[in-house]
Amino acid sequence: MTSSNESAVDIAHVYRGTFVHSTDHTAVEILEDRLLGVDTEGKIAFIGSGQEVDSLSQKWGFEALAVTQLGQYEFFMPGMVDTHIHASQYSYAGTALDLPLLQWLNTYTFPVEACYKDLEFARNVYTHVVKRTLRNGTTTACYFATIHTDASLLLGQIANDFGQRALVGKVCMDTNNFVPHYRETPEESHDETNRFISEMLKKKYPLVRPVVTPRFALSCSAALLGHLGEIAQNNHLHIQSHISETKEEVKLVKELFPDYDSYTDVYHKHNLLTDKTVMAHGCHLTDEELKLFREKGASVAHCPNSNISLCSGMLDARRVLNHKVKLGLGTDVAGGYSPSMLDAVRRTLDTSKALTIQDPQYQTLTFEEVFRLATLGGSQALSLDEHTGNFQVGKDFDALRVNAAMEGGPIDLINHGEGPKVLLEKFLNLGDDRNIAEVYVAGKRVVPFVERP
Ligand SMILES: Nc1nc2[nH]cnc2c(=O)[nH]1
Ligand SMILES: [Zn+2]
Repeated sequence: MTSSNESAVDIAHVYRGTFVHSTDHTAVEILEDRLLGVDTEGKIAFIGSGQEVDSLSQKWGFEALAVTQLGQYEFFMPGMVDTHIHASQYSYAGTALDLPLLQWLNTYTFPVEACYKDLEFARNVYTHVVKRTLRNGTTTACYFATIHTDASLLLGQIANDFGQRALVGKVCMDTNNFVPHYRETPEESHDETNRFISEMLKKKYPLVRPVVTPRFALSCSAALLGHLGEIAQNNHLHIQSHISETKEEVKLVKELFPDYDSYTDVYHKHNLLTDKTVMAHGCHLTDEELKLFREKGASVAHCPNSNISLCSGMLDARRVLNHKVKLGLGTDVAGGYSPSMLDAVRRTLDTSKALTIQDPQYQTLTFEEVFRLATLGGSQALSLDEHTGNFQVGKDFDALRVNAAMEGGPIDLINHGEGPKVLLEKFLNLGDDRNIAEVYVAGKRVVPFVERP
């Protein structure tokens, strides 16, 4: 759809209808009857009024007749950002939620993760998790893989092939007394991390990047943490790990690292707390630790399904926001049983309401705030908000085409005259993948899947 136009860019697609997104100032901004143009690079080129279709088509050089018009109960929202998900644990999602974290890791997680030596096993699970999350509206995922470099590279390739934006981490762990066949030597962990990063960067995937991934302080020697901090610093890379998920874990970290001020300080002193760091859980962080997060620009991935399923704790998300610490949502499959970010939205609201039940003065999160956490907040938590998170001109078009009234879908009734805000609320609380008609990442339609030979 290109022709001579005044602007330097060529427009590939134009959509007309309702757009719902978040900004720094407004948790839910509703843009009705807008025209949004996407250029051939997949970036949002313009957003204008639907009434101005003729002048905009002249200015940008597109055919007014080629505009895609959304239906009455449809809207576009930004793609959701899963800031913490273990792709490798998807094989047992929905089971094994009867033990507390550290026993759960030893009994279920480590034995399963050890299987990713087998690349065909890895290919099968990783293909399913990428497809399932995309279909459920996760346009950006921050993945943990396993300690296996080749299988982790395969996850990157699969995310790229299906067009998902992703950070992919080869897990690093040189301490594992309970399942000793699932650990690396410090040298292996260091060398394989370097190999993983260099091979991943060599691929030049447009949307998939490596992330330095110490599993958590209990799985890593101080020497390994130091090496990983150095690798991240030298290559300006993202970092992900877990922190203060359970009280037992916090206590053990204190015993294992007695010379540090706090759990956060352990990561900080090893150069692992940066503005490209995302730490999962953080249920039991102190105010001092949150201050350090804020100072360093590090973020928290709130994983409420997992926190409840493993009885780890309840993150006080309001306190994190009050500390102005960047906050996103994570499914934390398979500690969290659902791979859907819609579930993460609902469990975030449930947790906030449970805190209100305990203390009626507690300021419950609104669904609008949680919508922001699932989209713009997540992009900020991953320091990817220059590229994604909302509908701002210049950002990539990462979007879900939602049809709240999809035939055969889970939403039966929409009352006459209810506006887009109600459609959004119904979708967040009642909707599922049947309501997500299309998914776009960087302007490319990635759902429905195109059958490949
Ligand atoms: N929920 C969760 N917490 C962890 N802490 C260290 N590893 C893990 C993991 O795989 N899942
Ligand atoms: Zn996790």
